Parts: sequence; structure tokens; C-alpha cells
Amino acid sequence: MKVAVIGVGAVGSATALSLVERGGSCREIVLVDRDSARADGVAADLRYAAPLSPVVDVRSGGYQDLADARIVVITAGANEKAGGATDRSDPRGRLRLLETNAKVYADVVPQVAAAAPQAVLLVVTDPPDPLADLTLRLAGHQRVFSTGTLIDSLRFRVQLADRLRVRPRDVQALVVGEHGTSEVLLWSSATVGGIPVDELLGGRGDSLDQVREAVEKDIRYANITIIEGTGASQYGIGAVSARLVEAVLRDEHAVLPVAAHSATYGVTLSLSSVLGAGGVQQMHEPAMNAEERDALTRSVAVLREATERAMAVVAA
Ligand SMILES: NC(=O)c1ccc[n+]([C@@H]2O[C@H](COP(=O)([O-])OP(=O)(O)OC[C@H]3O[C@@H](n4cnc5c(N)ncnc54)[C@H](O)[C@@H]3O)[C@@H](O)[C@H]2O)c1
Repeated sequence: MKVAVIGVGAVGSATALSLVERGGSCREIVLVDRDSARADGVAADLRYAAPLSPVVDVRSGGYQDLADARIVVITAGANEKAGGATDRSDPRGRLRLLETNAKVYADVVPQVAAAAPQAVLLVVTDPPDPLADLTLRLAGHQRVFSTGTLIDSLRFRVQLADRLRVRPRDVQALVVGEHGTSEVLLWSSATVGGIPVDELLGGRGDSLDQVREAVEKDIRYANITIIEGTGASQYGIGAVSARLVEAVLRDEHAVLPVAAHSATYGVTLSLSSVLGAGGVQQMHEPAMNAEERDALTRSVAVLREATERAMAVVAA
């Protein structure tokens, strides 16, 4: 099975490495970048690592090489550092990249859709949710989803696990809404072993308000913390993207907080989504208290406005 990655910068190359190392789900990886020398270099580097993994061929190519790809992962575009989106006090966050990256998508998506008309399209570029709505429009089909808040939900689980001294795999906790500053952390349904996390945190004598504030800040701005150290957040999202590719190729019906267009809300947002062949097959609303529901309504309003701006860039 063929997988393509468009944009072979920090995130695209980390995604390709994770695809090679996870192994088994794809047989061929094609890397495409407008900087073809970069795609050639990353493909050559990875090809020499591939013999250590289950059989996979890695090569660079052009859009013509996307024929028969089952899924195309799009990471092309400016990142937060290049796009000046690294100010924690700026509520726009990743939305600052919207105009720049909508123009990149206007170039990339029609070429992808023409070369691989049956492929599922996974949007990774920031801001991923409005760009996924734009991709729906540009590709002319519904097999589009974004990485959404899976990365934020993993960060939430890791932060809670650290504080509770349990392994992150055993923490059930979701972030929904926008992958961005308006995202909503669902504290009311976060559990460990069936026990609400609030109860466990309270039992440790910690001030719940203080813990919440610290955790929310760490998660909402985790990208900036990473970028301050390395210039680009890449390994976490690379692993997330490879995991999502696997869920689609294996038709897993995996339940994950990824984003797809919701007819109910009229935008692409993350809820509890069922992922398999063809992309997101069902979306369900996790349990929320009134405060969380209000926050989700605000997040949807942010996404609606951003999606309109993305469409306007392409219409102009
Ligand atoms: N969804 C998430 O959770 C998440 C996490 C981290 C980063 N990101 C986003 O992923 C994107 C990529 O980040 P990065 O750090 O890899 O950036 P990068 O600058 O390292 O790489 C971007 C690549 O895209 C290529 N590119 C640009 N325009 C292109 C076009 N028209 N056609 C083909 N290729 C093109 C560039 O040549 C470059 O190699 C950014 O928007 C970043 O903010 C998203």
C-alpha cells in the first residue's frame, strides 16, 4: 500500500521516519516537496534505515507518483517559527498562519486530488482544522480529516500521568474543538482506572485550580515550548500522523480525537471520531459539563470565522 507525504520539512520527515519505524501498514512511501533536493535527501537517508524495519520502499517523487496512493499526508507550509506564531499572549496562535498556508493548499491540494483521486487526505499543516475544510472544497470529496487534537490529548494524558505517577497509557483524557488556543480540555470526563482525575488529584492534597491552570497552560502552548528549544515541533506530530495513517490503512475503526467536518457544527473540529478506511466514519460528542460545552461553542465560533477567511483567500 502506498502512502505519500507532501512537504518534507521537519514534520514531513518525522512522519516518514515514524511510518518506516512503525512498519507493517504501508509498503511504499513517496515524498514530495517543492524543494525536490530536500525530498531526495530525506528519501536517501531513510532508505538506508529501512532494512531494519518490515519491508518498505521510500522514494522521492512528483505528483505523478501519487497514483494509487491510499492516503496522502499534507505537511507543506510555514510553521509557527517561520510564520511568527510563537507569542503566548497572542490569542490567534496558529491561526496567524492561515492566509500563508491557505495559499500553499491552493497550490498543493488540486494537484494531489488530480493525481490520487481515491486517496484519503490527512491535513497536518497549521491551522489544520480550517485547512481541512478548505481541502474538502479544493479536493471536491469528503475523505479529508486533520490530526486535530490527538496531539493535545496525548499531551494532556502525559501531564496528568506525571502528576499522578501512573503511565500515560492508563489515563483517559480528551481535548476537543480547535487544535489551537481555543481548544477545550475535558476535565469532567478525564479518568484513570475508572476514577475521575479530579478525585485523584484532590486526594494528593494538590489545589485543583492551580493544577488545572498549570496543565492547561502547558498543553495550550506546548508547541511554543518545543519551538523555543528546537525551532520546530516534529516528533510528536510525526508519530501521531503515522499512527493515523495506520488506522486508515487497517480500517481499524479506532476511536480518536481527530478532526473532520461536522454537519452539526458546520466546521471541521475534533470530537470522538471513528477512524478507518475512507477516513473519519462517525463522530460522537463526549460527555461535557456546562462550562466545557460553552467553551466548545466558543471554539466552534473561532473555527467558523477562520474557515471563512481560508475560503476567502482561495476565492480572491
Ligand atoms: N497539526 C499539528 O499538530 C502540527 C504540529 C506541528 C507542526 N505543524 C505544522 O506543520 C507544517 C509544517 O511544519 P514544518 O516544521 O515541517 O515546516 P518546514 O518549514 O520544516 O517544512 C515545510 C515544508 O513544506 C514545503 N512546502 C512549502 N510550500 C510547498 C508547496 N507549495 N508545495 C510543496 N511543498 C511545499 C517546504 O519546502 C518545506 O520543506 C507547519 O504548518 C506547522 O505549523 C502542525
